[in-house]
Amino acid sequence: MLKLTKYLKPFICHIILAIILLFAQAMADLSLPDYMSNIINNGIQQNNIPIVTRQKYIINTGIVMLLISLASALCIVGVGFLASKVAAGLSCNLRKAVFTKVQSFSKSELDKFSTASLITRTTNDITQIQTLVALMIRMVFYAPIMGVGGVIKAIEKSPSMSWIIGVAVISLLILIVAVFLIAMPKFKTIQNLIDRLNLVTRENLSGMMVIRAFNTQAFEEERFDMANKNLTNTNIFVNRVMAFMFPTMMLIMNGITLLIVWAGAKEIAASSMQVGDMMAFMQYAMQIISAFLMLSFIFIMIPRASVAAQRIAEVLDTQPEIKDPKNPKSLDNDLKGYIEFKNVSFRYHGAQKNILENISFTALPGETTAIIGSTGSGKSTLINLIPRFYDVNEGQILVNGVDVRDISQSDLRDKIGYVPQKSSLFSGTIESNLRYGNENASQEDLLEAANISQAMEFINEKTNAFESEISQDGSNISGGQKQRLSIARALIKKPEIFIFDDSFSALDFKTDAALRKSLKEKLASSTIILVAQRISTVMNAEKIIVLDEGKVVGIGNHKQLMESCTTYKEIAFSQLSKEELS
Ligand SMILES: Nc1ncnc2c1ncn2[C@@H]1O[C@H](COP(=O)(O)OP(=O)(O)OP(=O)(O)O)[C@@H](O)[C@H]1O
Repeated sequence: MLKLTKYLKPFICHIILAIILLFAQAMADLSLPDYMSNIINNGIQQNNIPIVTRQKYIINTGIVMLLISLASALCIVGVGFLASKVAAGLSCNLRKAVFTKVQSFSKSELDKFSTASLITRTTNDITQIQTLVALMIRMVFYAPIMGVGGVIKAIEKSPSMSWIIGVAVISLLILIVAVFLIAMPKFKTIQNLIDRLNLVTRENLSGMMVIRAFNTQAFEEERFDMANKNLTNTNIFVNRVMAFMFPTMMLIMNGITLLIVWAGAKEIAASSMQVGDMMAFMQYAMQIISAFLMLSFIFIMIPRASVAAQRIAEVLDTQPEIKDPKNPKSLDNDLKGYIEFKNVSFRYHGAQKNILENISFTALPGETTAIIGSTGSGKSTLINLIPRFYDVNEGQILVNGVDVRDISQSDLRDKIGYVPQKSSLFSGTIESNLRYGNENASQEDLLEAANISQAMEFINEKTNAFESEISQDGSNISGGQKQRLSIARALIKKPEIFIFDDSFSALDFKTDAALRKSLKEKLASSTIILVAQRISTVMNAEKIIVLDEGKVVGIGNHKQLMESCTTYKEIAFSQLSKEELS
């Protein structure tokens, strides 16, 4: 938790002001029992003084007490405002820091923390810290002042009864330590169970159609029930411990009051104490116990918030695997769009064997380099290495003759128009999604990109054309339409290199052919790398790379591979007839 204290720095003035107000409040509260004692001792019990003088004394002291209470109340309000501001500001800054950090994560780190867990950390965990900080500012300074001040004042009033304070403090300490030991381990479990519940909920919502199609609602309900019940049971356990704690504290409080009355009555009878002093002693004892109650409340909150803080610090401390070099090289040279793989091998984090083995090839500007191979042969992995979504384990990838690890990530990615295998659109309009590629694109650019990607026809069919709404993740348009918009978005960027990861798979054959034809015409000088499963999509590429279990088993054009590469021939004959292939 201490690691996160640096995020409190901007609020240091607010915290100092809150401490001053808290100090004033504690002093005011500590002075009240004295006044009350004076009212009883000097106002009520002094029968030898005239009644009018005593009434005046009681009223005057009462007014002073009222003013002190008012000042204390104002301090409470001020501290409340300050505490809310600091806690809300801190959580805002933490959310920003976590979000920014997650933005810098490579795919490996995103794979390590699940999406559900990252969401819980950004929301629920930060809220835990916000609650604790607000509570701490209100109580953490006030309670010790009250506790220590109360003890001093109580001993001042009656040193002979101070053992009662000792009994109260020891009983409360035993209770707090016991609760702490029982409840602490459960807090970590609770955060993990919230993660689990989030994960199940997310999967259920995003996979709703699959669940319905497979009639697995009952199974999913059971899975959700299980996650829900586990969380509920752990919460119930923790709440039961708390439910036991507060009545026990009340019991201790009432027991202490009885002890004070019992011991005080004896002292009053022996004339060694005045009634007012006993009443003041009782109030100080209650103030000490309240201070302990406040501290125990914080101690209950701390374990839970410290688990949350650890989880946030874990995200903030994670160093992204993919980093920018200290002295990035420039990509702007004569070799525009030149890509070279030099003996590249790659394996995923924690995997035993390489997914890609000793890959070497070049992709040239003005040419289409297609990658084909069976499912799981490593095609997507291979192209994900170019924009540095992952780094190679061995070998080198050169873009414009420079190793991609020597270039800043933003410079590198500026040169690349990437169309992922699973199209992903953002909520907004068609235009806002296309402008994601280049916010300053002209209307002509938008039209040209939509034309090349064969998206113009369906955009025109929409009532609001480019202004038509796109729902979250493009759920209100078809898979093929999503792919075409993703392609248009990459085209608007006008980069030197285009990477299409199986981006034509949801298109019908006619659209696929038309799209490739216009890409060829309009992107004559760009480097195009495309992954495809269909032989018809790759047939006309200048270079085709055939992958099999992460190894290159053939490189050449369609004609050459039909003569020399068995794997390519098998793929080709499984999809097209001899006539179509010739
Ligand atoms: N994030 C990951 N972590 C670990 N292994 C992975 C990861 N992504 C892919 N793999 C594994 O790497 C191998 C290659 O996957 P890749 O997605 O590159 O294949 P592909 O040829 O593109 O397949 P497809 O044509 O089905 O998309 C597969 O065995 C896959 O299980």
